[in-house]
Amino acid sequence: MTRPVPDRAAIEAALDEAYQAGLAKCAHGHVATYIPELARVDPSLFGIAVHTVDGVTASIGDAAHPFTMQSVSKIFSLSAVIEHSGERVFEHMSTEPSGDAFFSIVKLEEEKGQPRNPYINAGAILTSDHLPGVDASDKIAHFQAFLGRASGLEAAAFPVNEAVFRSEAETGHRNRALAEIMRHHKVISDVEVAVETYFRQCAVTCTAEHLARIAMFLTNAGADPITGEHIITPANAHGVLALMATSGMYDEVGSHAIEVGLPSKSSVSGAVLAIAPGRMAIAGFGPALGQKGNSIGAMKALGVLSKRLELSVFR
Ligand SMILES: NC(=O)CC[C@H](N)C(=O)O
Repeated sequence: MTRPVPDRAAIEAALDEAYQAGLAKCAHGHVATYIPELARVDPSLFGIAVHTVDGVTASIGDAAHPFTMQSVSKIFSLSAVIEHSGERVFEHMSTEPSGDAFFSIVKLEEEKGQPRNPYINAGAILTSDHLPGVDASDKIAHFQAFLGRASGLEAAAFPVNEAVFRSEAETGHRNRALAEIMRHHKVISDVEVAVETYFRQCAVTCTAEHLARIAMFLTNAGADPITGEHIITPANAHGVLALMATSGMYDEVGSHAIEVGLPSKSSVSGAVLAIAPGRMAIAGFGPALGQKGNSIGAMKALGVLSKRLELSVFR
């Protein structure tokens, strides 16, 4: 049975309730500090943006506040890579949940440099390395062009925050270690290119409103429902979403599935993007994180929205 797309009045009422519930949670979280520049972000920021397949947009709170994409970028780099070169990136990567923290090195070592999935750091570094281009600046230009095409905005709307890039480049020793293990197993060829691309991709700036707009192609089998433009194939969109459902929230993926029931992707900068196929994209942003590194405000708000608007894919 196809379910109707909620109208503006229903969305706005639900957003109001979700915002209040999410905001109350933010006080219990902490901003990420392991990337020094992220430690400077205001933990009380909180906003939500919704974009429906009918073109209805609604937002509340700090939905136009810029933040760096961090791990939410991983779904778009994967989309760009598989659209450009098909399944090649999966020759040395599986599609299973890791059950470990996003930065963990343990399974990568045990599994001979083959990342578990493209949404943990190891898999995302490998995916960034597969972006077309000879160096990091070519690869990032391709990534930004993809965001521009998906969102209908200029690629220039998604600049790299150089301070955040440098901060992570100077302190991201564990990510370098992941890349070195993959280099040892000949899964990537150039550690510097791979990690610079990955750090720059994570430092690309957007807002919750932009994020919901960019992700519209994932609500509609790979085509932008607003313009009709082909962004990625239906099979590729299916894969990106399936991996979000199984690995998008790290080791909180199970409780998030129960609470929210939507394929989602989080980031340490506080974004959580959720896709209700055929209906809408929802982007929450709240840099106060819970123990597993996911935004506690955004997760709570998504739970309220999902219940109020009956969005869960498991219903
Ligand atoms: N979960 C995240 O958002 C992690 C991204 C961050 N750039 C890192 O590699 O650690």
